[in-house]
Amino acid sequence: MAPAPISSIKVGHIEDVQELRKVQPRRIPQRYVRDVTERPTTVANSTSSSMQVPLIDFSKLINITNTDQSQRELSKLAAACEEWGFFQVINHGIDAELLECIEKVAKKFFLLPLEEKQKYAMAPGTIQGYGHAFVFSEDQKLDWCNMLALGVEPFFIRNPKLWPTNPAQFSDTLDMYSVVIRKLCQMLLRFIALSLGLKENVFNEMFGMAVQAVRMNYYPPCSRPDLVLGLSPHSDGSALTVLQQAKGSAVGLQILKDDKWVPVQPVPNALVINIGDTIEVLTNGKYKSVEHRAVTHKEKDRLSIVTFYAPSYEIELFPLPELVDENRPCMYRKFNHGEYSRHYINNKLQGKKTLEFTKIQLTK
Ligand SMILES: O=C(O)CCC(=O)C(=O)O
Ligand SMILES: [Fe+2]
Repeated sequence: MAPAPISSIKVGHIEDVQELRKVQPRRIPQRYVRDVTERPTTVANSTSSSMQVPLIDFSKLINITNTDQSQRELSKLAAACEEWGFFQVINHGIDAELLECIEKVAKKFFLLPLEEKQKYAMAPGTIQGYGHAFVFSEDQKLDWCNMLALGVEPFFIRNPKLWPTNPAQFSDTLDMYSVVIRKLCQMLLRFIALSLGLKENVFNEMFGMAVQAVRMNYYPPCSRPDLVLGLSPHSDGSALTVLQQAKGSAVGLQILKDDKWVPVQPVPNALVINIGDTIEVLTNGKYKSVEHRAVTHKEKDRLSIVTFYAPSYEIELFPLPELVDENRPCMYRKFNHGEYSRHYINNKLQGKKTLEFTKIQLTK
């Protein structure tokens, strides 16, 4: 999603986690070892497996011939967005074969020799290509993850040189996948509007030149999952995020709920949806972008394919007037979305810190 690269950033030498795993499977370089407070299994970071992210049945939402049922599902959607900021969507109508294809090409890409993948290397300070995004200094802790991130839409954010030609079907598959995920996002936004009691087209204008980017995250196994993080805690800068957990992957995504990390158990063919920072702002904090992270596994690898769907860069964002009143004063100042995107990519992932950019400090 990077509109402009930043120069003069020194990130030092970054060891590739897949290569490390091959050559010295037990070694964890210091740059990957988290400070004690950040480690995934300490008491302060404890997990709760008893809670489950809500499931939303998309086929019920869109079935307007059964109004009772669709209204019930809409209420479930409202509760999921308000209480969780996350849900898994089932019966979304996307061809299971296409979901499988994108997983296949992504996995094939990550399993290529390093030299091959480095043809698409991410330049320091940018977030497209193969490598480590959000790294700004030599002493910053690194995520146990390899990423391939690509801008998809609008066309001017694409960097064709970074779209892999190996495997050969990669680009076509990603294009097909992106089209259907975009449609899903557009429909979800309509239902999100309805779930707030707003007109279904309330978001339309903001997403005229919607920004769509894809990040594929590959987490190799790690001999010390207790010391590292697959992906640092963060909220997404998008409006909506669609996350596909590849079949056969380890459980790895965790979301912060009531101060506990809740693992998101993969459901076959479901897609994980989360509210991004933009929807938090537009809904004046009613629907929250929730902090999440990824952890690693001792023996199993993990692949996730993540689509970020965001408003047009030129749009000015601020809470919808319908969601501001005396009881719920305006919590976010007006800002330009392109400016926010730049702010997001120029900072390391750090919980919900990036959203402070727009937060109004309310005094009582
Ligand atoms: O791999 C995951 O499950 C988390 C990915 C994620 O949060 C992201 O790419 O923003
Ligand atoms: Fe995320």
